[in-house]
Amino acid sequence: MDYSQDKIVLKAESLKIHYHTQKGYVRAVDGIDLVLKKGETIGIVGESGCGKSTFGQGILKLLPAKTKYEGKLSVGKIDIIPLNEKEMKKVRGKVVGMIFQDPMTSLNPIIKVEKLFYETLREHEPGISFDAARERAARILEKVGIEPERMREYPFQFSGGMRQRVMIALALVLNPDIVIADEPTTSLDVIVQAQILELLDELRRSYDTSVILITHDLGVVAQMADKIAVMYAGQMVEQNVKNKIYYEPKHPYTKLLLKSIPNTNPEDLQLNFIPGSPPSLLNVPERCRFASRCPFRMDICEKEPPVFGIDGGQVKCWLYR
Ligand SMILES: Nc1ncnc2c1ncn2[C@@H]1O[C@H](COP(=O)(O)OP(=O)(O)OP(=O)(O)O)[C@@H](O)[C@H]1O
Repeated sequence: MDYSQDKIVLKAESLKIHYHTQKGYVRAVDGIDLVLKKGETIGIVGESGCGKSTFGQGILKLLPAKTKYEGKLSVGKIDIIPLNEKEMKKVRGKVVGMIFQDPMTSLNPIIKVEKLFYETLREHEPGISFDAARERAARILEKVGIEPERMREYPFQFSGGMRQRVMIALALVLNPDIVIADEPTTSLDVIVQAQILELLDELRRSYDTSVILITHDLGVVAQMADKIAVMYAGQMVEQNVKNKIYYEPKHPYTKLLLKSIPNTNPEDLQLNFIPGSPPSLLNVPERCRFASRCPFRMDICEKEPPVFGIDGGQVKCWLYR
């Protein structure tokens, strides 16, 4: 694909993704702007239910049929929103790969690993032979640290960390431009988690792939992301390079989110949490969505803040008008 235009691989402009329900539309993604460049990793963070997974799965249109998309979403030069299911199949895997949280449910446990690769490759290269697919699988499995002979086994015969390695290999076998990793290490223990993130980062560098890393765990993004986008109630409230977010957070929500990381210092074993809860996405207020929980709330917060550019990043907060 030609990325001559600033090497931008993904661009979301005023993107909205609303679920259709009997009670009305759930505004899970509600007007987000985001730019991802070639080879870059962006971490999408925020509390449970803020719309992170909807954004990730929405890029591949893996959401229920009646889901409403508005705004613009482009992957390279492909305009995603107007595409139908048949056209999306050409994007999935080949242009954008996906790594899910739990490989046990997303990898069919009763299909041998070699066949999983064959089926994935055949989707985009219909004429490929089983032997050629095995050859390709062997090469990528070696890269993720799995002996190629093991491709004769079934996913249930692998440990959790090994299954996640198989999933990474499957996501990369077609050499996509972007990989979306949605909570890729949540089900793993801390040591295996660190190994998997290191592997993902190494492969990202060698293939020059861009990564969208979705997680509620700020430790995970600290290890791997270049940029961080903080989501709250369906919107991006702050975006910047990693160090700016960690050391000079601007949005009150980002500040509180960083404070809520469990502290391992025995002298300060107090679990911080953010009082209150986000608004229902079925019925969102016109004002700033964080206002009811915000320690810096002002009168003007009754109006929805625009996004302000500051310190190389973007902040959706009236404090920076
Ligand atoms: N199929 C669906 N129909 C209606 N609402 C949905 C559907 N899937 C998710 N939602 C709602 O959309 C909102 C965003 O959910 P989403 O799973 O994207 O958030 P998240 O930040 O990824 O959370 P988590 O970290 O818990 O996975 C939530 O309010 C959720 O209840």
